[in-house]
Amino acid sequence: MLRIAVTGAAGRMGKTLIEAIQQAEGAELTAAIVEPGSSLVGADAGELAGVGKLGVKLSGSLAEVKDDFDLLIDFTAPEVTLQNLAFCEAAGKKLVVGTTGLDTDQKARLQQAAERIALVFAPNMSVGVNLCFKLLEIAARALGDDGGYDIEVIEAHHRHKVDAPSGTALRMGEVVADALGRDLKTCAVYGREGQTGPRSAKEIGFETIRAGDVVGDHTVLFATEGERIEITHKASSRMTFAKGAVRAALWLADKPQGLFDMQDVLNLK
Ligand SMILES: NC(=O)C1=CN([C@@H]2O[C@H](COP(=O)(O)OP(=O)(O)OC[C@H]3O[C@@H](n4cnc5c(N)ncnc54)[C@H](OP(=O)(O)O)[C@@H]3O)[C@@H](O)[C@H]2O)C=CC1
Ligand SMILES: O=C(O)C1=N[C@H](C(=O)O)C[C@H](O)C1
Repeated sequence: MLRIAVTGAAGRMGKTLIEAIQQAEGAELTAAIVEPGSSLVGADAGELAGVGKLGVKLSGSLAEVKDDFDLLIDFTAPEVTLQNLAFCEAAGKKLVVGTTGLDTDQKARLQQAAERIALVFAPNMSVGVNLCFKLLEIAARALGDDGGYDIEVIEAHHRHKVDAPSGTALRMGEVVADALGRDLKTCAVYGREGQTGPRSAKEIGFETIRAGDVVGDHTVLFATEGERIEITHKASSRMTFAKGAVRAALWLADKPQGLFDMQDVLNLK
């Protein structure tokens, strides 16, 4: 039985992960961590997640539960994820990271840690979005770099989301740019305002909507004169991400080290 710990246990994803682990075969929740000093420390993780008592007390630090788990699932914030990464690297624990908004240096730290521990890092753990990555690669190659198609990535999320564009939207842009031989760093345009002039042919535009309780919508639009193609994914429950993260955890169980993503887990490479 894979013993899993969850950090950010009181967060939107943390609570959903507790529920998903409880439903999974071959995995059990053995530790759950909230912010140090939180009034929730000592409460039951299952009761917090609304799935009934699990007998797992919320802890204020990973060090306190060091011997209680084999793999950590972390959906928190970049700085917290990096602290948890250092802990897992030192303690030889496997790690599934869903946190988005990591900068280039932070991503390089994940790559470095993967020399010692096994990691899955993915901006979106849903099967549907990962299938969309594949479809986008096919679409971009078929339409071609000089095919006259303008490419825009449009995403919508709930009002609480703190990073933009979403990690998923950025990955969609990367997948398309890579397939077309473009460099996203130089061709991305984030939002538009004022006298922008006409659109350039090779830019990839990103538009962000933040509103209400939207779980996560992503569309990539390929538009030319006479037609538009849209590849869209809409998440209606966070359980789709949580189930994907638990699937990644179980897949990682026999991997000694290395950095993987959901394309590896789902055999989509
Ligand atoms: N890869 C994927 O499939 C998905 C990724 N995400 C990403 O996951 C991340 C979390 O999203 P979401 O759950 O909505 O965000 P929340 O803000 O609801 O949850 C983040 C949690 O981390 C906690 N936290 C902050 N600091 C610490 C700390 N030092 N120790 C322990 N816990 C801490 C927060 O506590 P507090 O509430 O006290 O601040 C909070 O409970 C985001 O980056 C989001 O983009 C989200 C969905 C899917
Ligand atoms: O913060 C969220 O909620 C989500 N974040 C991820 C992202 O930034 O891509 C994935 C999902 O869309 C939900």
